[in-house]
Amino acid sequence: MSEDDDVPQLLDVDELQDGSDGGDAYDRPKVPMTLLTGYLGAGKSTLLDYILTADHGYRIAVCMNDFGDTTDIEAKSLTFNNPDDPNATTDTMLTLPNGCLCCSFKDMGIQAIEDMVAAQKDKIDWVMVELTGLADPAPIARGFWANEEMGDLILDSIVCVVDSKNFGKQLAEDRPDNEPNEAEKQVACADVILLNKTDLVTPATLKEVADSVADINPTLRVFETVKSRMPLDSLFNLKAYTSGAAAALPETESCCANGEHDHDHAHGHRSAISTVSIPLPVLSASQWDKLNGFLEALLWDGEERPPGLQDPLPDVLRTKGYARLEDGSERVVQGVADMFEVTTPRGGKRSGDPEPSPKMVFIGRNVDERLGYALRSHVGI
Ligand SMILES: Nc1nc2c(ncn2[C@@H]2O[C@H](COP(=O)(O)OP(=O)(O)OP(=O)(O)O)[C@@H](O)[C@H]2O)c(=O)[nH]1
Repeated sequence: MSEDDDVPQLLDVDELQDGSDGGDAYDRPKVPMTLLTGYLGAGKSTLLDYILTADHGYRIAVCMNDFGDTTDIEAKSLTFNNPDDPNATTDTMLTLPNGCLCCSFKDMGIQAIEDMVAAQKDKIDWVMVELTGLADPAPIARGFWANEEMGDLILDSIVCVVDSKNFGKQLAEDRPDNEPNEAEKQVACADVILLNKTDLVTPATLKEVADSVADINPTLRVFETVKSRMPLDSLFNLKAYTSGAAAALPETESCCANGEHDHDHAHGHRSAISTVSIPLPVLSASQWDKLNGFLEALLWDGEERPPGLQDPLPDVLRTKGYARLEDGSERVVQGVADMFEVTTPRGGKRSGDPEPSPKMVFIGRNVDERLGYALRSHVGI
């Protein structure tokens, strides 16, 4: 971890909102980006193949990537033919008939993607970044997010493709000290899940997989797919990291942590990751301040211990929240790992989304009912 990583960051973007006017599309001059994650062979390239050839009206730049600790995985490229030169490889930008761009750069880092977007901005409506099968999306999302105010990109959502046939096995891969494995981390961080390869499993197995996924992350939008075919309009403008995200919070008001239920789904595996959903009453200004202080102590990796919590301390991978204040204003909290941001929605929810009820949702390791007690008692609710 570098020194820079030690500096906790609170992005106060109250005044830097998505500018949504209640419609679904972004209207600020940033290029929205989707991170595509999923275990080896789940169907990520199959989804990109579909996106790059479908008729959706977006000029999408697809970036193949190789972040971090996956050097043992061969970089691969999409197999699209350049209409002008069928023998050309996709090592550089390739323009496809439907206006999409394919840039298959090996080892393309965050900065390289930013640079590519800056240079091609007038040609791109959307960026899709495919992460390698063993990548943990959280630090990557965090990297983009931290850069968001300066760069040309805005993170829209993380989409995870799950191989329904092999998910049970992937979940069961143990890591030392009950650490979450890659499959769990990918599901925990995602906003949308494709339960793919449903043609290869029985309805009973599919139900087991769906239950396991919901145990790890109940905040997901789930699609059951064959060959990663999903309604593409459900892939864009999700605003999972901006104010429109509040409606995606689960409506369950109870704690749903491993400590309370038997979570031994998907071939007997007990997930290292769990979720708590803590309902919030309407908060006074001082209660809201206390909630903020609690989040800082909980999420930032500093000296301060989260009030009221003993070891093992929660290791939160994802935070989502929606609060209403006595003055009638609202707040949306979004967090990935140790970074969180608070936004003030201005009526920008997706059309058709339900009205969210105020709550805080935490997803991570050692996340259980203790967190609910500690938060409630610190905030005084
Ligand atoms: N039967 C079946 N096969 C599928 C489905 N989706 C994808 N596949 C096949 O599964 C294999 C892996 O799919 P990819 O799209 O390459 O998977 P990936 O996630 O990009 O794989 P990595 O890049 O290696 O992590 C390919 O042979 C696909 O044709 C599906 O729904 N059903």
